[in-house]
Amino acid sequence: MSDQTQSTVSRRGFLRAVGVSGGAGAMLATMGAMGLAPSAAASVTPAFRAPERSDFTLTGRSGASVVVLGGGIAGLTTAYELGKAGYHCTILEARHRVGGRNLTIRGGDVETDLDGHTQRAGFSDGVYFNAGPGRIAQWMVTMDYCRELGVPIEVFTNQNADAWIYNESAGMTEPIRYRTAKADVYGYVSELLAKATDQGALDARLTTEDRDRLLSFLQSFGAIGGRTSDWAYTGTNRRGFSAYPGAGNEVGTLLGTPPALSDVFASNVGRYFSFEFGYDQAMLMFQPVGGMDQIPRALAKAVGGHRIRLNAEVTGVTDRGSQVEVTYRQGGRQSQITADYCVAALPPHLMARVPHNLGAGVTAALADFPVTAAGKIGLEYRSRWWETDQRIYGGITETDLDLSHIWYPSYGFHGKRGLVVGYYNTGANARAYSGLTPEQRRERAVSQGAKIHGDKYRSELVTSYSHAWDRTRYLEGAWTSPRYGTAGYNLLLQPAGRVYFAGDWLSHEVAWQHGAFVAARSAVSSLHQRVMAG
Ligand SMILES: Cc1cc2nc3c(=O)[nH]c(=O)nc-3n(C[C@H](O)[C@H](O)[C@H](O)COP(=O)(O)OP(=O)(O)OC[C@H]3O[C@@H](n4cnc5c(N)ncnc54)[C@H](O)[C@@H]3O)c2cc1C
Ligand SMILES: NCCCCC(=O)C(=O)O
Repeated sequence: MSDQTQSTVSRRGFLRAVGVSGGAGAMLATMGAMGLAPSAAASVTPAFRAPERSDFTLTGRSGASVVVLGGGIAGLTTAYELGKAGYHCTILEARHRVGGRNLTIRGGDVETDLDGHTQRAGFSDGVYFNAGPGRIAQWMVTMDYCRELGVPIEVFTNQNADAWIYNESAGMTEPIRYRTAKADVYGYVSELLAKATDQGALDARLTTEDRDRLLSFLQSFGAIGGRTSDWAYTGTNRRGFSAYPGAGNEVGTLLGTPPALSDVFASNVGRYFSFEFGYDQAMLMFQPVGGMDQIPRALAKAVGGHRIRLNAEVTGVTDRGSQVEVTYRQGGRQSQITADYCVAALPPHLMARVPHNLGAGVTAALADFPVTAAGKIGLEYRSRWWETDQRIYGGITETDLDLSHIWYPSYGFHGKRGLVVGYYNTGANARAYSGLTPEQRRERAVSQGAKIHGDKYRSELVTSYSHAWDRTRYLEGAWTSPRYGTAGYNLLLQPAGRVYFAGDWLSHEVAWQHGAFVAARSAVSSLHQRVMAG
């Protein structure tokens, strides 16, 4: 599809109301930074706090024994940090590998879901699929653990001006590039605000100086004309080109004129602009080189393989007063382990089902974490057509289709093959896919994605693997929504006798490994303090 086509696309049949909150949000944020709010005039420079390392060490050593339930990030971190302080830890992990939701799929990996669908990933050497976590923000302690554990990292492209936006429900038949959508939305919002400002509509809010500064800001933010042209947005090269500038006298061909203001708003292309403003999603973002599971792998190595029992499903927890007894099933046999303390780092809704003697209040609290579904599919292609044909090097295409997001790889640029995440969806959209067979999921994802990418989306496809988190044994969901501040949530922040709890669900960063790391740090700190106090 040519970019020229896109400029006319958004003129056609757009049905929806405006979705400009992102563009307006960016503008208002910038206005704030300019000190446009009268009350902020004296404090335009935000307080600067130097970025901190966040290394963690327990002070003092102990030889106490601890059984850790679950070998996800929280369980591994618990054993790692306690191990550094001399504790003897044993991890019981029900799955055949550590990492829990941190799951990277490579060629040869086999997974069977709760519906009995078995998939053997057929990915080529060097191609991997992060079925769970894919990105890390710079401030997260996940970065500190990567450094401490020697896990190399690289930039994860979370936003790309050349990726697409596709809103089918707004009548789009062709996608539009982010850069074009932003130019038009920011341009028209700036025009409207400049006109209103210049006509005095904001006089009660703005001083004369404020007004002039705001108008000057809007001119550059939206690339709009000045007062003599009534602040009009008419489009500039920010929209992109259908033929980029070249040598000599080749000035390039601009991507047409912008659609009418009303059509731009009706296209709802601003719907997702605010994503990149999120404190947890703003660039730069990072990923471990070679797959997200480099993190649990490194943790497991540091803990020591002999301390980790795989295929060991915890079936009971009993606090005996001076010790904790844990029963588990491994290789068809029931076994038991006794330790001084226990840290339970299972998903709360699953821990709620494990028989224990910790009290009905604990069970009720554990069962009170609503669970979200999420799913992803990895599509391996024999060529990197999104780079060569569509000039997209990483980043995310946003859609209102049930596939939600399409991710392009942030590694292996210009390589022979590559893997596109063909859907990453949550809630009802995720459940719509998880109820299908893997073949049906692929067909649905490909037929939807081809609307944006054309024939190669199907013809270049080599193999796929899809993961439905709500249908994954020992996880049964992607993440939870804790009821912060309730008695139940607070109860689980405390030990139940000799049993402590950990997991991202006991943090304010649910659905981030950061949450699992800090919750584990909190549990081991509390346990260690008790041990040291004797
Ligand atoms: C689709 C998706 C996308 C995500 N994206 C990101 C992202 O981009 N960046 C990011 O940082 N985070 C992301 N996350 C969140 C991140 O994966 C989690 O926050 C983190 O991995 C949680 O770790 P945990 O140890 O708390 O829990 P889990 O990983 O759930 O670990 C629990 C462990 O308990 C085991 N278990 C369960 N039952 C038993 C039993 N009976 N006996 C023994 N073991 C048992 C499980 O097998 C599992 O290993 C994402 C998650 C998902 C699902
Ligand atoms: N707030 C939702 C977070 C979703 C999971 C996640 O951490 C991610 O996809 O970045």
